Amino acid sequence: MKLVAVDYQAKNADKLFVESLHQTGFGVLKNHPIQQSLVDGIYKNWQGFFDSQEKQQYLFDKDTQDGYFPPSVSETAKGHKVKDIKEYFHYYPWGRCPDALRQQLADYYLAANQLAATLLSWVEKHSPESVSARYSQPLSSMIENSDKTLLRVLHYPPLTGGEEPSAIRAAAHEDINLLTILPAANEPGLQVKSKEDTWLDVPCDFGNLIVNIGDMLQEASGGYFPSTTHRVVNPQGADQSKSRISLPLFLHPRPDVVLSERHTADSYLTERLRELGVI
Ligand SMILES: O=C(O)CCC(=O)C(=O)O
Ligand SMILES: [Fe+2]
Repeated sequence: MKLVAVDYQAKNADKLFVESLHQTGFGVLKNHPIQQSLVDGIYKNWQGFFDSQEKQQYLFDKDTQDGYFPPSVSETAKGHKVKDIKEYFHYYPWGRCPDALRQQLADYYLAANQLAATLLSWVEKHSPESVSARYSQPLSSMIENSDKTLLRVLHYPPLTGGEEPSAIRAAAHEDINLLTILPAANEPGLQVKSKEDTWLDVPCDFGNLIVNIGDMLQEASGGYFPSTTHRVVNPQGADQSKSRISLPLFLHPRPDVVLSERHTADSYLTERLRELGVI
């Protein structure tokens, strides 16, 4: 499996991109509309947030899931025993956020959400009829007025050598949501599992924006769009002393949306968060 970038501006971008999502659960977009200066600014300002003790004032709320998740509660990926080496902040427009950082995140949230909505409309347009027939409503209406779409500012601290021997920055997992939009992080480390069961390094330059299918779209499409397994590996050598920051946007439907005979978005999310140990 090769990761081929699709040109967002190309005439047939929608078709090529959805083909990639179907084949691999994964898509790479070049010439995408996300602004590098905005993302770089967020990385810089949030490094400051994670380096300060101010973060302790924003400890996450178990019921609403907004705020700061310290390394001590950070997720244990499904099927794993050891916690990931990471801390993160969950931003929702209705949620808590330091005043000085809010506008920038709000701007990015809006831009990434618009892109996600466009990409979801591409998925809808190019879903075969037998797959569309499974959708309880058009994909685009599943996200209408959703307040569950989540922007995660994710910080992987420098390694100290005191980590649990088998712990990695993010153990192999699949995302829970419909689609994930992931601009390049400030350091490499992201890998995606290929169909052949090997790990591929994901390009880490701003020109390539990563999109992957989450379990909710896999569930709603009866597996036509597979959610991809991915992970973040630990840096080696001198890079161990570097932090890594990334900024996934997880596109979520409204909680009432029926995904399949088994699940609404709400029942599915609750089951998954319990497995992750964060509720
Ligand atoms: O940090 C990354 O590059 C990926 C993060 C991720 O996969 C996640 O938070 O679900
Ligand atoms: Fe992920």
